[in-house]
Amino acid sequence: FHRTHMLRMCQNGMSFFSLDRPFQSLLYVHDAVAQRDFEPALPSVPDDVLEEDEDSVKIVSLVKTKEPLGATIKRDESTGAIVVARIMKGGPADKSGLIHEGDELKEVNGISLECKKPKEIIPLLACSQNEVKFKIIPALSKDEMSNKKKLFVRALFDYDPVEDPTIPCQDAALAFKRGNILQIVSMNDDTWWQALHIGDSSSNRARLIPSQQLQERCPFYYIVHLFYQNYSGSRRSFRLGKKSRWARERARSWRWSTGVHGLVCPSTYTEVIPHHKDSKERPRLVVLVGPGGVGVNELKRRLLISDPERYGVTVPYTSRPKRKQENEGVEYHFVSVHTFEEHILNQRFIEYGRYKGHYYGTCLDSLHKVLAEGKVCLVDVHPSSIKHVYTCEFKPYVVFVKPPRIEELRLTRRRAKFICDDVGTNPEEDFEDMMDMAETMESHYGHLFDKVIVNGDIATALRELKADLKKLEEADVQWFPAEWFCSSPTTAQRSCSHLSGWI
Ligand SMILES: Nc1ncnc2c1ncn2[C@@H]1O[C@H](COP(=O)(O)OP(=O)(O)OP(=O)(O)O)[C@@H](O)[C@H]1O
Repeated sequence: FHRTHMLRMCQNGMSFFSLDRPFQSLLYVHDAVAQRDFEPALPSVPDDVLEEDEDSVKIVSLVKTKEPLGATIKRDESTGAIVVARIMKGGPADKSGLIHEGDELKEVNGISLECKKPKEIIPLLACSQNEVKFKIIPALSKDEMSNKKKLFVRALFDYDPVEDPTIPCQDAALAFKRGNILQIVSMNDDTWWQALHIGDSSSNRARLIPSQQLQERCPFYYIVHLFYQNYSGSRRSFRLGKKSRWARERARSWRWSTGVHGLVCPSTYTEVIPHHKDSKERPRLVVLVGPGGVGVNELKRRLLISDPERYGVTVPYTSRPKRKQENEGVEYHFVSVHTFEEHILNQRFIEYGRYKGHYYGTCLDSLHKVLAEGKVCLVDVHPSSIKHVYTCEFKPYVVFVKPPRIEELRLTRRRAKFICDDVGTNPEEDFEDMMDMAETMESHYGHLFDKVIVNGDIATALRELKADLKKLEEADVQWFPAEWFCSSPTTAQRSCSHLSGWI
């Protein structure tokens, strides 16, 4: 029965009962209930009550009755904060649903609880009338507690929600680029995680990103494309560059050792942890990788010439006899076959091979020597060899040198002197090989690359590389793969199974 309805009926003479006192009382009660007049009026929250960190502060007003609030408080031993120890079931605090165990009490009725003992707080509550106003920092939920560990990841792919038809809400999604650092704040949903973009001060709100599981559901065409690309019969080998035969050997052995299994598991995210630079720390090892002939050696050479005080390169080891004009430790370290093989057995080589019956290789000792001089050590290896230096000791910064689009490759390499072992080679085939190999390297080892430099115009590529390395040297905080700090230091196997350990 609505009051106006009843009044209208009365006014129309359709009186079921006279407007005597009980009926008036009924209407009065109805009005009071409808307007929630029975609750004491709570004053609005003053503007100055919120601090800068307003996200984490909550103002709670509870109606004070004769009944206790039904909560116990205690002083946290480690922080000194006053926290809610218990909420008694069925009590006013419990019924309100606004105060929870673990909440930190900052103020009671505008009085700061800093340095106060629990027994000093009880009288504050006792003397409040009608309402008690708390300023609290809510306790973290179980989910938030797990985020306390702060899980950071480096994105290993570009993501643009505009191009993703599966995203449940485009406005709530986070666009990111490969290499961006994200803090995962919720993994509750199997398909969409919530993350913050570290370093993007414009937004401190969590947004949706595809979960690892979702991202791994690689579209079928992608798998088929990669499968055929790798199993379409014998691929041509490299013919560009001075080390064409060596490169060819490397490429061949690598091509058949990888197999298709890695392809069905695209790179998603890799766990990283922040590392604050220590002034006494040795510079990071800079590893340059790329398909044969792309210009890895050219960039390394130019970088070295540009600042020989800052950069250093390793001297390779060889079992080849020293030539007249050569000096020990300059062109090579000349060692016997026996010594070389001993080093192999002791896993002292990052990479080694045989060429014209002689061993050649890059020894860990050479890296240590350059780093001990306080120089940035530049090495170029096949990406499959990165694992030998993928440790906290070397903290490698891996730069992938990528060929530009084929048209630009033709244009820029027209005048380049490719010294080829094979007679009558077709540069066009070499370019195609280079492009193919770059794509395959990226799909297999892209998760290890910190930086991708497209080597179109050599001067531009060098400038970009120098600027990037300078930025790296100056950064106070760097993001290192979590696996460097795990017990097994040489595990560069960033397979899906590795990620499933923590995700
Ligand atoms: N951006 C560029 N523009 C034109 N020529 C280039 C460029 N980059 C490299 N070159 C030339 O291409 C040739 C191959 O380069 P480089 O020797 O550095 O290749 P690489 O990646 O080290 O391969 P490899 O290990 O097979 O030698 C060289 O003659 C080099 O001068």
